[in-house]
Amino acid sequence: MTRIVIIGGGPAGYEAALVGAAYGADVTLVDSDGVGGACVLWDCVPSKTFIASTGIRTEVRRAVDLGINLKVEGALVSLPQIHQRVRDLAFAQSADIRSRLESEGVRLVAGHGRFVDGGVGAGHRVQVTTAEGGDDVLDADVVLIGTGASPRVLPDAQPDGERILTWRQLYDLDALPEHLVVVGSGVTGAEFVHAYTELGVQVTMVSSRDRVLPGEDEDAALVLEDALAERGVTLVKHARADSVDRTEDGVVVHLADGRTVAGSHALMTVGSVPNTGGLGLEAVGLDTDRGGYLRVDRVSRTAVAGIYAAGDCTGLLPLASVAAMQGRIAMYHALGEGVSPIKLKTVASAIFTRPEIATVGVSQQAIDNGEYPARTVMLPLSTNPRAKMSGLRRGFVKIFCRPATGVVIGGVVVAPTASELILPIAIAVQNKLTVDDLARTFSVYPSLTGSITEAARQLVRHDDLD
Ligand SMILES: Cc1cc2nc3c(=O)[nH]c(=O)nc-3n(C[C@H](O)[C@H](O)[C@H](O)COP(=O)(O)OP(=O)(O)OC[C@H]3O[C@@H](n4cnc5c(N)ncnc54)[C@H](O)[C@@H]3O)c2cc1C
Ligand SMILES: NC(=O)c1ccc[n+]([C@@H]2O[C@H](COP(=O)([O-])OP(=O)(O)OC[C@H]3O[C@@H](n4cnc5c(N)ncnc54)[C@H](O)[C@@H]3O)[C@@H](O)[C@H]2O)c1
Repeated sequence: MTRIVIIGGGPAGYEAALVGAAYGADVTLVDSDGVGGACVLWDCVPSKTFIASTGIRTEVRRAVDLGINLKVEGALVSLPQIHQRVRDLAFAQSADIRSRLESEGVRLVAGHGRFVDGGVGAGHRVQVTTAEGGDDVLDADVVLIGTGASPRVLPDAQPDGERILTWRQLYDLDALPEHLVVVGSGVTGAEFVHAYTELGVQVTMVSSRDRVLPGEDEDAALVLEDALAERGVTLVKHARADSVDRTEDGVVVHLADGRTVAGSHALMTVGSVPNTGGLGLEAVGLDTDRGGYLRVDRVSRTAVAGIYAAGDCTGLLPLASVAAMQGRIAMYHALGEGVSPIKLKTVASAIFTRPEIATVGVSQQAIDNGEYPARTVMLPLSTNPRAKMSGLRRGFVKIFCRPATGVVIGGVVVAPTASELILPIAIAVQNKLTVDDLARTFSVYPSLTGSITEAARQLVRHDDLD
């Protein structure tokens, strides 16, 4: 029986463990902080749960426009209750994953894993140190590293859990900040700017670039920027934070160009660093790259035989869905099952702001740069009957297809439920469907998905003119 040791219990680790167990391997999962990983306990699940609460205020804010006399000022925020809900849900999900793993026969070990010398033959040895200081050594034929990443800390902006915060410390606040300065305008920053604004907090966003979400679809980012500006968010552009100081009753963010931004609290969302230190990689001759990431191929192999890596510690694409897929692929490969290498061009992802921004496949930027020949269409939701009925003023659907064949290669949806609406485009991209296939699919009338089939029809009509 193949002995598999997995270090890290996030989506990469626990999904891999389930595959390993399903294929009859002897699987041990080692995790230092809790099954489900940072994804479930600190990052993805808590932030989305928090945003679910703030979304209620979003709906109330829109009620008056739809003839319901609810005032957002009357929708008071019970922060301790929101935070407790976040914690309860995260722990409950962690417990669900734990019992699923146990019922599938995975052995769970709580502790910190690291490689030590002395694997037998082609095998490896992992030493586990428990919180109490006990040690155990596990022999393995295959090891998967899925240790994730942690918030990046600027040397002169040390989080104190009170005023200078990482996103993992937010749920310990007793009261809402009066004025939150969010440093970093990536996905994490944008989601929290959105959430706190919806809770009625004054928010200033410090962006090192000329816009929010520099890595995302520009049209989508501009829609979000407009929506945030309307809700009173101040965006400080071309602003790189050097340091953050505590003052008597708040914080001051010092920018590299000499400007300062004052607030009551600072939330640092300046990226993450991989958890690859302290793993004993030298014992197995494994190196990391300059950023500390483990380099893997498309079936999650590292440079050392029998050692695989998956998820945020590889820096491939830091998403829970990608981590899980990398983990599963690693196990299929290690156990000699048929496996398809990971394809990042079909990954769907969403940013949980209001409106949400969801993307899949090839980006508009890659098309504009000439990397992919494509025909594109962008259809504003303002023409969609369902959007009008719901009082939606913003949003659009974009579809990109191959010029000659009409095969769908990407798309973007900006809408309140874009994370759900992206699926038909993702199915088209994954299965190489054409715009004609999409156009001939019945969508419900009236529905926002009607804009997806309509956008496809516009590309088909263009086909006739070629
Ligand atoms: C604020 C935020 C929101 C996000 N929202 C989303 C989202 O909506 N959708 C999405 O797809 N992605 C989201 N992500 C990204 C997602 O959380 C990560 O891609 C995902 O957590 C990666 O999973 P992982 O298994 O690689 O690692 P993790 O989830 O980080 O789990 C790794 C685990 O390994 C443990 N560990 C580390 N070192 C050791 C060791 N030596 N021994 C034992 N255990 C160890 C860690 O403590 C942790 O428990 C978000 C990220 C952030 C920061
Ligand atoms: N909804 C989701 O799926 C979701 C949510 C959050 C994060 N994530 C994943 O996590 C990844 C990382 O996102 P992130 O936003 O945490 O990190 P990021 O690295 O994408 O963004 C950090 C931003 O901070 C800026 N920055 C860095 N140093 C700075 C400084 N000193 N001053 C001002 N700005 C500075 C960077 O230029 C960058 O724009 C995402 O790409 C995504 O894959 C996903």
